[in-house]
Amino acid sequence: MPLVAGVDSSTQSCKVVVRDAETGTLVRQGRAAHPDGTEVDPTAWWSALRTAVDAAGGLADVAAVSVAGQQHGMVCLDEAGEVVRPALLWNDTRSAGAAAELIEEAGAGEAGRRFWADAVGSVPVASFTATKLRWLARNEPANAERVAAVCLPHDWLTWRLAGAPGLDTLRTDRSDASGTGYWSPATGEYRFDLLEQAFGRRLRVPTVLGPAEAAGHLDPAALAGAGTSAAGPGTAASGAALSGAGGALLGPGAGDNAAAGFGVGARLGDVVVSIGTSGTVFSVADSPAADPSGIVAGFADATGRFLPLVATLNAARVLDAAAGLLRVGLDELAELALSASPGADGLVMVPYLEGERTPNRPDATGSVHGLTLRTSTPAHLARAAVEGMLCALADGLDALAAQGAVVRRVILVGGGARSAAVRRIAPQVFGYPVVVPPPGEYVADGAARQAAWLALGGSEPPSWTPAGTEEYAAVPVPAIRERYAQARERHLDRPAQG
Ligand SMILES: Nc1ncnc2c1ncn2[C@@H]1O[C@H](COP(=O)(O)OP(=O)(O)O)[C@@H](O)[C@H]1O
Ligand SMILES: O=C(CO)[C@@H](O)[C@H](O)COP(=O)(O)O
Repeated sequence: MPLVAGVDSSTQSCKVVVRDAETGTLVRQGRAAHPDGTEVDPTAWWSALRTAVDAAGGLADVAAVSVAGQQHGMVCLDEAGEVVRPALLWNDTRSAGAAAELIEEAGAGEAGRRFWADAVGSVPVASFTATKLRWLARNEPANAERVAAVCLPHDWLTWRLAGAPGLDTLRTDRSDASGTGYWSPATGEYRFDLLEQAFGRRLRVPTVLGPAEAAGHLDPAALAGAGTSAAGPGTAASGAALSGAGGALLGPGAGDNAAAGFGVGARLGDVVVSIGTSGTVFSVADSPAADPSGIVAGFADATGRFLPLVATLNAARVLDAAAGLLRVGLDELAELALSASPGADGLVMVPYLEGERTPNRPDATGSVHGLTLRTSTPAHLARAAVEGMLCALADGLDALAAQGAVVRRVILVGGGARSAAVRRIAPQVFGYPVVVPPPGEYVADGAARQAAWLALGGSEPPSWTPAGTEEYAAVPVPAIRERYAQARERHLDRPAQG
């Protein structure tokens, strides 16, 4: 049985799974932490990937590897293939002004937003790579001057696995290209004019591969630490991808949300809600989305189709923060939340702890409304944190449905789905039955399934079905969302130096 590997280089950690290509059976796995912060030196992701690969028993026996990763992050490389500055991540809001400028340049108000939605499927917010390039050009001209190529976290890791054989061999896939702001899911082509508008000049960008197209071969020396450190990225010394003489096939990879959708096998009528560092709500669609309100991003998926998606900046870490405030662990937080009644007797948490992207409020802070003597308890606060985070995602569910998504059930994934409170309260807030696959790494699994498709060949990917899903149903409680809708309009912005 051939083995394949999938990598999830996400915001908080790197996870590697090794699975049987034909059956999908998990053979071994590993993980390693990423540093905190909204700008990160990509070499930290490379170290974490190597540690996670080691923990997963290495890749010497796998036939193919694919890397999925956090979307949007700006990795800038110089002519020699060296990283120019730490990557600005999807949750870094410093380019919010640049996003507003880019929209304004395309037309006032609705016209500007409509232009971007039509051109690249999404209206830029600070998360999108194009806005980060504009920020770099305006704020760090010396760094900007050195940039020869721009790519995304998963593109860069795939390239390093290939031995970093030169900027012309950078590869990406449709799903991650669709989060840049300069590639159109509808036409499948780069919009170099928009890249140039954002940055002021043209840059080299990765070639966009189809769902089961190989990005080259794994350079065994890259993981052994010989080739890349001795020769350095961008040199010709370690060129397995070019020669085809290396180890396992490298898949095109994917953005982490597209990989999760592929990993759980989402079908028409399924909406996936992922509660990781980001909260995302998305479905698989046959045609591209173009929402001029900017709420739904019109991404591409990992199978050749499309992935309309709503993303929030505040998800699992809202629970981490609430647990920290209450000085309890995450399991105790869930118990506390479930011990309070639905609606927390009117206590509402608006969870804009990192500012927010949807709605677009990069400078907002979180708030708690409805404090009374009765609601001033740990249980009420725990419940309000879970409900507030879920209400923000439920708004995303509405937006997706308004764009034509069919919603029959919600598939809940991500670290936050491990919370018993999230699983049980979600159907009350969403108003749909919620299916929770067994705890697992669905982004890494999606990448592994892509690698299996590559290794086995054929026009369709192998069908791996997660066994043992649990279904949660509950009577919807609309009052939770009604009160949240009042509260979310009332928040303070960050103090000037916040
Ligand atoms: N039992 C749990 N209850 C609530 N949150 C959890 C639980 N287990 C993990 N998490 C949270 O999940 C998050 C990590 O989820 P993950 O999907 O791996 O994130 P990312 O992909 O963004 O790195 C962390 O913030 C962690 O606290
Ligand atoms: O910005 C988005 C989607 O547009 C985020 O979903 C990132 O892709 C980060 O994902 P996680 O690390 O939270 O899984």
